[in-house]
Amino acid sequence: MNKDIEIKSALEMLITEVEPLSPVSLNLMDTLGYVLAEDIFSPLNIPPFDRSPLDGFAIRACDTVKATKDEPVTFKIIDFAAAGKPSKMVLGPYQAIRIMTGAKIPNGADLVVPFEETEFTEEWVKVFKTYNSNSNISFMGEDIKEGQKVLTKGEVINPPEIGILASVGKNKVLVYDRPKIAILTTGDELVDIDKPLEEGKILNSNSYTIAALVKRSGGVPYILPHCPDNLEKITNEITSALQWADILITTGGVSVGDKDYVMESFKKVCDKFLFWKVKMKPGTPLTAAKYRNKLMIGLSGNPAAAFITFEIFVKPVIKKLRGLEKVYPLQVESTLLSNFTKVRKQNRYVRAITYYDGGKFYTKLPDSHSSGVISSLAKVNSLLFIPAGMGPFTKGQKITVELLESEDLLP
Ligand SMILES: Nc1nc2c(c(=O)[nH]1)N[C@H]1C(S)=C(S)[C@@H](COP(=O)(O)OP(=O)(O)OC[C@H]3O[C@@H](n4cnc5c(N)ncnc54)[C@H](O)[C@@H]3O)O[C@H]1N2
Ligand code: MOO
Ligand SMILES: [Mg+2]
Repeated sequence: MNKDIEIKSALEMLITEVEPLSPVSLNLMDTLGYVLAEDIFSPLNIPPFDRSPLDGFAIRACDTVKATKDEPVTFKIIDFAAAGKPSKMVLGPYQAIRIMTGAKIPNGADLVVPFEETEFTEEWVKVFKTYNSNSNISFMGEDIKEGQKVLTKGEVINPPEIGILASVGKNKVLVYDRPKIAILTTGDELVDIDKPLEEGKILNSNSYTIAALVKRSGGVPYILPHCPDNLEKITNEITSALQWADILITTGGVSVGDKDYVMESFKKVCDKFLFWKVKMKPGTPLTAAKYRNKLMIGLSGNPAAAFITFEIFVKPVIKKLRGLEKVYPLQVESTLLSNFTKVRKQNRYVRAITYYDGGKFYTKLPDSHSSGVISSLAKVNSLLFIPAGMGPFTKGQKITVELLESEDLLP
């Protein structure tokens, strides 16, 4: 059995076991946050015709050659062109068409003079200087050319991409499906948050933390009914969840306790057992196995260990399933604002609060890093990796932190 493995090996093992999910075709407005499974080419020019970027008068540049401040040239207004209502007239010498922003440039015109640079009545308009041909015209295809690639497979669809897709007339978009993540908490001591507590029991927080982490990672969380520490029940729940879920995540029951049944259950259900125990704190007893093309990942029951190991090991897997190519967090250099004196024999991931001020990142560490302590997870938005034996760290020191919510900033 793969036991006590390096962090990197565990991560590589998990990542190589999954592939992006099958593409699905969705209505444009349902695609927010999904990843494109197709390159998008524009079937049209944008703008589709030469148009005016201003409100003013369409004229011919050659007629303005003699115009000066003192001796303006006068044009006869022959028609009106508005956005969506093009003029059918062909512009002749010293004629003008009153034109609005977004309107098609009339035939014969090669210039738009904005209202502010003219004097006009309903019948005529005066122009006071010479203009170059093609001034103030947005040309057909100058934004997007017909056949041009506007978006690339693997890109996340955010509001700007929704707008681009709409501009090129994509009302159905091929995207990678979002992974369905089944979340199974285990433990006789756990009570759901709307039930009264009895002696020796605690409230189940992991279901909620993990579901929120899944959502933030772009997966769809399904919280399964909580399971007591019972091998058969856990095995049955896992077996049925793997019929429909893309990944199964458990918390608790993965260490060496008399009632820690999760690894045994994974072994019963899986086609391939991947590993148990990773060389890091917190979350050492992390375990993983595979059934068909689905991963089962068993996280420690300790709330902070479950949180941190989710971020390190599960989030990249979800991102790969979603079709993203960049699956690892953004790392930034930061200045430490706290002292961290403990030097440990194990690799550690330490919860951290990082902020950006005046062009630099700063990182504070909470007081407790115990894997059973949840209160010090408040405001945590980053992790500091401390390799085995490294430290102590002192205030003012430069460190590298992994940001947990920075997907859009990845280079
Ligand atoms: N003799 C040893 N004991 C332990 C070892 C070891 O190496 N030798 N490892 C310790 C480490 S490290 C960890 S991490 C924990 C892992 O424990 P499990 O994953 O088996 O989790 P449980 O025993 O079920 O629970 C641990 C802790 O977390 C609380 N918990 C569990 N589920 C939830 C939940 N859904 N919401 C909130 N809190 C939860 C649970 O009550 C326990 O207090 O094992 C050490 N032991
Ligand atoms: O590996 Mo455990 O999370 O320290 O308590
Ligand atoms: Mg245990």
